[in-house]
Amino acid sequence: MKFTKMHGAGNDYVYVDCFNQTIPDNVAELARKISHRHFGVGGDGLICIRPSDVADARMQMLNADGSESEMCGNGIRCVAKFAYDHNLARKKSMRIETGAGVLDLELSTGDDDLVHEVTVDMGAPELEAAKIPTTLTDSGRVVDHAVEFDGHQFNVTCVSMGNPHCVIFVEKATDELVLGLGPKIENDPRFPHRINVEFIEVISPTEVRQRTWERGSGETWACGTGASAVCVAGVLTGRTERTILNHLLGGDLTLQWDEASDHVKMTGGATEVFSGDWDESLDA
Ligand SMILES: N[C@@H](CCC[C@H](N)C(=O)O)C(=O)O
Repeated sequence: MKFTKMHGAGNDYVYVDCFNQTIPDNVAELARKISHRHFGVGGDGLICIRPSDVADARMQMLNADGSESEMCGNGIRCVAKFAYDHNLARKKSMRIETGAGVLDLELSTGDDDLVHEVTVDMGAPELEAAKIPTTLTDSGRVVDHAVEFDGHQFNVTCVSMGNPHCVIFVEKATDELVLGLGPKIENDPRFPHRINVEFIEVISPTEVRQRTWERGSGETWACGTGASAVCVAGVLTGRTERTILNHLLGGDLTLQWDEASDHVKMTGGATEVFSGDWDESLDA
């Protein structure tokens, strides 16, 4: 099976072209094995680029633990780059089907005619607690909601960008918070589908710094759906403006929550790192 390793802002996945090859049926097991950083290719998960009946391609996204997510913001930019550069869809305006619907993307190419930056229309955020889902409240939104996790008191804002996010604004996004509390919040029963957790330092009304604990993958160097949720949470809590620059561990993303359309737009890089062949029979 041919694969390509790509990253968006350091959020790295193993991508497989399912237009031109068949891959093993058990994609959850494949995701677990291929994502392993010591025994596999290594990555935050596996992304299958599949043909679609309704769009230019379909993204199937699996976390490193084999669980499937509805959406991946950094992944979808890389899928668009792969589709353009590898002639699956040679278009600078592209539509990609995800578990959260069909999204529109705009691709920017360099002098080399390779894609370097992609803007994704991430759609409208879902703020209704039951639809995120979270039981932190019986009805309505969870915005700057006081809650205790493991004996620590926080104010949290929950947003779905197709997948669930819990945004927590903090003075300093320390290892203790991200690595210590991240997994506890991910698996807290008040998030029935588990949750992605974003720890955010506000630098100014237009600039933030993000660290992420991802559902199913642990700490990642970036999370595009998370960055979009942060943009929304910043506006809802009065901390930031509608357009922000978000510094993640592996790079920067620009986010804009448009008032008229209610849609969030995200712009960032997409990078191909290397390609190879994965031979299941070599697996010990
Ligand atoms: N890194 C991604 C999100 C990947 C899925 C997430 N871990 C989940 O389970 O929802 C992004 O860039 O959005």
